[in-house]
Amino acid sequence: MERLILTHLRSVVSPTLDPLQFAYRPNIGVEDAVIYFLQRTLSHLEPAGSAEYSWFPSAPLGLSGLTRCRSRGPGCVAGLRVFGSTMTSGVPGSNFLLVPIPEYPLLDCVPNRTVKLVVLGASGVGKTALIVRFLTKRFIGDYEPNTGALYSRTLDSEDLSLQIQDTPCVSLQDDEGLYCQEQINRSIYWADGYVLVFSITDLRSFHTVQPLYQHVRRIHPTGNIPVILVGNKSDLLRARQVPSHQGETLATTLGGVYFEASARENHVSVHGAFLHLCHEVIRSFGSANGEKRRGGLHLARPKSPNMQELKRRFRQVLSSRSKSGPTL
Ligand SMILES: Nc1nc2c(ncn2[C@@H]2O[C@H](COP(=O)(O)OP(=O)(O)OP(=O)(O)O)[C@@H](O)[C@H]2O)c(=O)[nH]1
Repeated sequence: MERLILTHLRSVVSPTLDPLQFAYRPNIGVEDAVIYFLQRTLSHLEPAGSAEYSWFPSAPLGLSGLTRCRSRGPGCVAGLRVFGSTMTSGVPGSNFLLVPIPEYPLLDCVPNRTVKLVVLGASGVGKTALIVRFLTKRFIGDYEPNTGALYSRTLDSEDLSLQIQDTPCVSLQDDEGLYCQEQINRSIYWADGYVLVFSITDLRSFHTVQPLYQHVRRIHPTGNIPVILVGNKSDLLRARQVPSHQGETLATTLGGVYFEASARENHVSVHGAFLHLCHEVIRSFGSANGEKRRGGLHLARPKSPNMQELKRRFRQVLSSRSKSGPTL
């Protein structure tokens, strides 16, 4: 067991780190690393074909998540939907794009009219306030630091079904660059469009935007990324640290449009920003090809890997092994 676990940990951590320090590597959470080696170990123990797995694409990130999938169907190989290559023995090699199999019937979604947005930015810039303002037209002063709520709405006027993922904050760390929880990476992969938020009163939050966009780019290395840049808290003009023209210049660099908004005071600007991004996403559905969101393929929001289920399978396989004799 130790040999198996260490072998797999070594492949996960940087060579300069002790394998048991994998948790300190940016973008790889403890849970991901543990799930990874448990799954790999299980793949040695369980009889071939007895389990089905679904990978979130791991190429840009090292690894992003692994979950058991429920159904087989066209396009699935051992429960995996595989694009661009084949796989052997359930072990992914290089150049794969493996995506989670939808956990709800495709018919539930109207092709190309379901838009999934993720709102990203530094701490306290007003991500939650903007979403709540957009969806309810209200501003509520007190928000808990959020852990990532998903909001769903239909926009009848636009004939759209909308999902908006709020996210925990990202932060710039002096020596290690951007710190971004694994949960955020999954949301970035899942989304069709990106709302990058900073506060006009917080220069550091502005400096987070460019690395954040590069991070999104690493997860979606090809194709058009529908994005808007929102400079929030425009009601606090006296505390302004980021001039409008800098926001505009940065948005142009990212290939998006800049909106200055106040979740506190103005519904119209917030509404206009979100609606613009929805239209960009719909446009991208029509123009792009080959990527995950193209051609009406709908991805389920990635679920957290189920540790209980893994433990259950582990106990099951170990007890059947001990009954049948051979040990590791
Ligand atoms: N003056 C002003 N305050 C705002 C505005 N938007 C949000 N706030 C306040 O800023 C604080 C943070 O807002 P949140 O919406 O929680 O910010 P967040 O980005 O979701 O924060 P995290 O959950 O920490 O990532 C709250 O006290 C809000 O009331 C705005 O447009 N103007």
